[in-house]
Amino acid sequence: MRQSTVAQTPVPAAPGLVDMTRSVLAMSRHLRNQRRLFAIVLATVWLSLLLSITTALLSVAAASALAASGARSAGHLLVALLAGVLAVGLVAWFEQWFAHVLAYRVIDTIRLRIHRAIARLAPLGLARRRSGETVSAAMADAESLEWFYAHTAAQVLAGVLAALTVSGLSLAWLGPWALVIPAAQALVVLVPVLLLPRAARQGTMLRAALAELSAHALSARASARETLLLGRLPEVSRQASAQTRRVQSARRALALRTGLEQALIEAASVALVILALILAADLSSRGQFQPDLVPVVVTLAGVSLLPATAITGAMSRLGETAAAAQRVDALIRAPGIRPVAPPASAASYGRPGPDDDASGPQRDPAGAAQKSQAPQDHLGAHGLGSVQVRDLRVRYPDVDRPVLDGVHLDVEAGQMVAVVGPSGIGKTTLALSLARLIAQEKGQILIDGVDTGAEAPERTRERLVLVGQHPHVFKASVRDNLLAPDAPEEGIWRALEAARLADHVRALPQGLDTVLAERGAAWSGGERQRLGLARGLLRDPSVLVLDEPTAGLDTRTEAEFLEALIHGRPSRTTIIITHRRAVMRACDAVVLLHDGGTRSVSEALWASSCGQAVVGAQ
Ligand SMILES: Nc1ncnc2c1ncn2[C@@H]1O[C@H](COP(=O)(O)OP(=O)(O)OP(=O)(O)O)[C@@H](O)[C@H]1O
Repeated sequence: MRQSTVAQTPVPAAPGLVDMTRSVLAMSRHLRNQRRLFAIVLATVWLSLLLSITTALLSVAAASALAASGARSAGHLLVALLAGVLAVGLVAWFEQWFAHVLAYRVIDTIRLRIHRAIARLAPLGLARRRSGETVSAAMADAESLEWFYAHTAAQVLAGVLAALTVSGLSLAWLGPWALVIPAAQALVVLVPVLLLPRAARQGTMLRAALAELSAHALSARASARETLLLGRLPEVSRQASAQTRRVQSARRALALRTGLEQALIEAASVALVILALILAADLSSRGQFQPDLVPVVVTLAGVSLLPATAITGAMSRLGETAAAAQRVDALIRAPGIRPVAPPASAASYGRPGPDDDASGPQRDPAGAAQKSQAPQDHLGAHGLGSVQVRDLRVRYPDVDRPVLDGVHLDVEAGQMVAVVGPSGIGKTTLALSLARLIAQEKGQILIDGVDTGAEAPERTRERLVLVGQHPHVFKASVRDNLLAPDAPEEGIWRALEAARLADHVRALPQGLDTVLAERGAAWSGGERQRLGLARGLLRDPSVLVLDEPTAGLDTRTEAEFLEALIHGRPSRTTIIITHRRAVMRACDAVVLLHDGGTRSVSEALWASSCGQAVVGAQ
């Protein structure tokens, strides 16, 4: 049989009762700020259960009184019954109101944390998770948790409290005979407890199947072109139906179990009512019980199971909730890269040490010296822009060997430096570290002498902007796609000119207000790349890091772009990751990132391009 090309995520082992409780409690830690609202929901649910039971009993008592002695003597009971009905309605309304407020807050908190986790994991490629799984966690799992914490957990606790209250009051009123009530309640709750391992298995299967379905849908959308080109459409459709069948079969198993639970609970309820009727009738025939109380006792037997039914309803979803809680908690707590310990004094890193020059540029090109002495009004909005990297080590999680180790780099303010090196050596990783998208395990990165590790990443990103290899295009206007809502019109056009995109935008039907297709489907790779460049230029940072910015440009456009980059703002520091000779030639220095210690670049291929030798290596 042929193997599928799409890897299936293995279904995790179903959690036991202890694991389930641990997952649910772990998740509730993220929701601590909602404790007060949870207490209000708990109180309203408890009150609602007790009021329902009391009203049911009142209605039986009122009916008995009406039958026995007419409306006059039953008047006060009828008034109490009316008040009870109104109170039940009012409390139910409050309960729904507060539960929904809690639900919105719970889902908000969980989604916010998931989005933060995704943002943290994005530079690690979501730490090997499939995009669809994270989408599923953010949507389906978050909703399952919202349902549990806002509409179920309070019901369980209130059910337990109400069951204890009813049992206590019945014991006080009816004596030891009333022990049958807690016994029946325990029996009803026992059904889902016994079926809990099965519920856990089914919940885990269903959550995994739903995540797989969502991952498959996203992956099919992303690979649609390759699928068509390589004739894989039937295979992808087969996979989609297999995933759908898996979800349906998980749902069917779950529905069968909950159906069984319901049937057993119904049977237990009917059995309790019959038992109460037989007992009460027997006792009253022997003169040990008032005959007119028989209907009240029978009704009490029936309604006393209301709290237990609320508990079982929640427990039957515990397996699914625990599975969702486990997945979301694992995502929220997924490890990023271990950050370096904050320095004792950030300023002390600002002074270059005696050896600093050894790893820095071998010569200071005249152009660069000129640029670094540019007048103040040419400086970036956030400073001069010198960059120093000291003994940098970066390691991806679950990878033994660091990608970068012992990397040194000195870029003077206003320099334009090319970073070159073999594919996979860590150039993009270096760029991600500079932009604080991943934290280093060791070493420092200084901008204008300030250790970036000692400041908020947002502060670093005000001074240093990274333009990645594949800029994302939103389904929004060109203007909105520049992601700078406050930028003035002339600034936007300047950035578009510099990125060599202005003519293309002018030719669009609505110019800047033309709405682009999702992911820039109607734009070429080079146009999308230039849009990314325009975004970076528009921010006017003192340091601009470009990851292969000209990879999608033709030779002429590349030359124009480099010209604009050099003369557009001469004081800006620019670090360009590149494999292109034309870019290297335009730079003041070339830094070779390689794996074998220091080696003069002048001996390597790049020497012929620009005759400069700067080495930053492991
Ligand atoms: N999230 C990640 N988890 C584990 N390893 C990763 C991750 N991202 C990148 N790597 C590995 O780190 C190494 C450096 O990757 P990087 O993208 O920095 O290389 P590069 O020099 O920019 O390559 P290229 O020139 O091909 O773009 C590669 O071996 C890559 O497989």
